[in-house]
Amino acid sequence: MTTFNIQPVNTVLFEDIQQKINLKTKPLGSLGQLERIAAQIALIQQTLTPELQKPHMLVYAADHGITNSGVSAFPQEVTFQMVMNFLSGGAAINVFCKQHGIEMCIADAGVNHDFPKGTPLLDLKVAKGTANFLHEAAMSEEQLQEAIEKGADQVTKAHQEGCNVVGFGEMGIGNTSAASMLMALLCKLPVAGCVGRGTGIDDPQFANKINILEQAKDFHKLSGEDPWKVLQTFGGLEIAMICGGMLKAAELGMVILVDGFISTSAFLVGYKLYPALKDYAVFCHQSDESGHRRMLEHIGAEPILNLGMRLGEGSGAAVAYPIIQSAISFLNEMASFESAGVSNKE
Ligand SMILES: Cc1cc2ncn([C@H]3O[C@H](COP(=O)(O)O)[C@@H](O)[C@H]3O)c2cc1C
Ligand SMILES: O=C(O)c1cccnc1
Repeated sequence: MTTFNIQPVNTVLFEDIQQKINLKTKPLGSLGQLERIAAQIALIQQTLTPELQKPHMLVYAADHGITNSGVSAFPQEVTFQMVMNFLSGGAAINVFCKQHGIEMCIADAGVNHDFPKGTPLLDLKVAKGTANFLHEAAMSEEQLQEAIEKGADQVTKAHQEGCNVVGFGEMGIGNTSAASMLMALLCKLPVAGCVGRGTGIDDPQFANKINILEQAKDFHKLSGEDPWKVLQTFGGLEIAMICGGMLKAAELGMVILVDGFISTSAFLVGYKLYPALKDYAVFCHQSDESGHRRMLEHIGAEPILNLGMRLGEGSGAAVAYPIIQSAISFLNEMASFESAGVSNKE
């Protein structure tokens, strides 16, 4: 499997950054989490004057064989239908990216649909969806490798265009099931504690989803010690591309915007392999998908927002973006006690 060169961020500058923050015209610590975010990004960029350049939101769509087992409230074709919606600008992520000046790219990672020639969609298709992991591994090792590399390459391209901050979104009916399995195996938690209602399944469907996912866990008998194997077994192709993209972004010293339950499950795989990945990640929100809070706790992540959102697509990351911009702006633009002639605390 591809290897990544991910260095923990060098913290030598930390005291200088903290000093700069503390000398701003405000009581110590009064900008709360903005101070933590500013310091993190300054460290990632190794500068006292960090900048966010050409933000990108890379959205990957793929289908999941597990949808045949009745785990979602929506049919599989909604994946491709939503891709068409992304392309015509009508989805939540389009609206938020437009609002905040984030360049959105939509890629077919593995949708079970033949898009007509000329569809303005980045074609990264690895397969027409994954296999049903209730009976077999979601993907082959080769498919996983291809997805990781394609995700990594897309981030390299964005970086070459001058992007230094990248968010990841996904669309894939059934992908909360894949993410729940990654969580159960990699966090070593009982499946039931990792399963939520996704697109909004009712009580009997929820009981079925837990039952199906428990059966899948029993069938594969994985220990969870090999994160690549866990990802290969439970998928999906969009999650694998996000994972490859996040790892490459960290290698390139970029800021990673982590979205909700699915996006964090991709992060989790990368994090288990390369713990330094966390240094580069800003956790944008806590999704309402039950399980996300515990997943974030397992990582030791502090999410910026908690708005009861549970959509995916990268929407939580896009909505949090202006807050991250505020963190950078105060660090660069606020006066210090000295420059403004304001008396500091005795
Ligand atoms: C119209 C629509 C738009 C979406 N945008 C994101 N998702 C989200 O819901 C899906 C996961 O939930 P589950 O595992 O229950 O299928 C993913 O596609 C995710 O991106 C959507 C779902 C729907 C129906
Ligand atoms: O938090 C998410 O990413 C999420 C939650 C529910 C459905 N789709 C995505």
